[in-house]
Amino acid sequence: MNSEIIISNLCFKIKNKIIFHDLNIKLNNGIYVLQGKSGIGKTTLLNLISGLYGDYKGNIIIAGCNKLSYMFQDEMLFSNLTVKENLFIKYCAQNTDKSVFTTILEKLLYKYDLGDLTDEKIKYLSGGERQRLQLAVLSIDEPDIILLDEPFSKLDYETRNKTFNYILKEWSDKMVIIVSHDTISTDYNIKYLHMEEGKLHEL
Ligand SMILES: Nc1ncnc2c1ncn2[C@@H]1O[C@H](COP(=O)(O)OP(=O)(O)OP(=O)(O)O)[C@@H](O)[C@H]1O
Repeated sequence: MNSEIIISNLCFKIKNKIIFHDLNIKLNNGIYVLQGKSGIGKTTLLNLISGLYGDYKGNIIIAGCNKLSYMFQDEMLFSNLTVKENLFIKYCAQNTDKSVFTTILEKLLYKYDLGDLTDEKIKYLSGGERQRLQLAVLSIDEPDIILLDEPFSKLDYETRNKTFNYILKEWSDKMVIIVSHDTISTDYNIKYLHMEEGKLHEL
């Protein structure tokens, strides 16, 4: 499915602070890395796209998308439960047929290199392992649009590139918007979006 996000004449304020003034952009399937200085409005844009804020002016049109998934900067895992249990909870929220969970679980554990940690509680995982698990949790949704806010923040250079490759392997034919300050080394075609002074430019 080809997804599109069309933002036109977007104006948005938080407590009288202008975050966006007449922002216009059209995004299609592909991997976008959204950059810009701290506090400029990157997370706010993801919040607007995902529908968390309704009080904006202008238009945000999302087309060709059945499911949009959003990985927040703050972790959304159950720390006293295991890797398997976290995946199971997410699976049950979407599916009534539990019989295929084991097959899906095995695939996800393999894909995200979490096989040795199946029965480990989240609180004992490293930052990078938790970020990989969050990506695995998101992929249960089979989303068409994926918003990732700083998914590499706890990772060293090598693990960051490895994690980025998980994202590409899983979602290269979808629309992925990644907020990241990092330079990402890859042979894949990624598009950079730069945010400044309430506007967004594709580089
Ligand atoms: N609920 C809120 N109340 C008051 N100010 C807010 C609120 N949410 C965001 N802001 C402000 O809006 C601006 C944009 O915040 P946002 O989190 O979108 O920036 P960002 O570009 O993602 O920053 P960073 O790279 O540091 O995560 C900031 O100045 C922030 O302080």
